[in-house]
Amino acid sequence: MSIVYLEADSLPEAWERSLVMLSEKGVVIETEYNERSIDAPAVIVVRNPFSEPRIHLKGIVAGSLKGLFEYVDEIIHGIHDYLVEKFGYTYHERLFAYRLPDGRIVNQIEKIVEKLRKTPYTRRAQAITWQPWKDLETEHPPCLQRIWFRVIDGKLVMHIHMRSNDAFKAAFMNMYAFTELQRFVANELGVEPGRYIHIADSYHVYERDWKWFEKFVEQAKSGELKRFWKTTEEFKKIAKV
Ligand SMILES: O=c1ccn([C@H]2C[C@H](O)[C@@H](COP(=O)(O)O)O2)c(=O)[nH]1
Repeated sequence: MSIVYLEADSLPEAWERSLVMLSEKGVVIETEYNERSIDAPAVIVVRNPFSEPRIHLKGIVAGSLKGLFEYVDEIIHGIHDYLVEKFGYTYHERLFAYRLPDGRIVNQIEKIVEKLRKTPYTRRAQAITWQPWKDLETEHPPCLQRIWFRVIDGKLVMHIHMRSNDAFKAAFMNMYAFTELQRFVANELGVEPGRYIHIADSYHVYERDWKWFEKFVEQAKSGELKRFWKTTEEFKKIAKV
């Protein structure tokens, strides 16, 4: 079986190359949404997730470009936690306020910071999102499953595991926001963020996007998409933030 595996220096490079590789390695698999997908497992290593340019304009699939920063605020500061009742979860709620069936609440990120402060090389600094007593039944269970941290050579590395990831329409924003969480935890610890590893059991592109996907891959191969790689400063100007 073929898997998408790559090491890249920056986020836009990693995301772009992951799509090219998915087009080569992926196989056609049915989905639960009455359409097919191209799909493969993926392991994407980003050596310097904060190197600039850090943003790929083609990866921002929100109502507006500003949506990228709102998504970061959703994950780190919980600006959409009021929607948990309606939608079942937010990543912020599961990571920072994981609710047990008896009503107790665990701030997994706070515990992780305490653990890493004491023992930077621990293998136990992880947080989960899955709540089997409800996620096995709900309509929209979380895609991010687990995050794992460790301080290596004075830098905070982060591994994230997703059961399912829309490679074309969500993966870049996921990677961007998760690395912001990496930076947040690194700041709490007073260390620099190090490498980032993005692991997806199913990294896929839906049939409705195949036409764009094919064009994207062609342009990526010819280097044409590099003009969509933007530094954070350039992006802020374009997005009028
Ligand atoms: O943070 C997220 C949340 C959702 N999805 C995508 C992955 C799937 O395409 C879809 C969820 O569908 P299921 O895997 O639950 O069927 O949403 C992501 O890529 N990232």
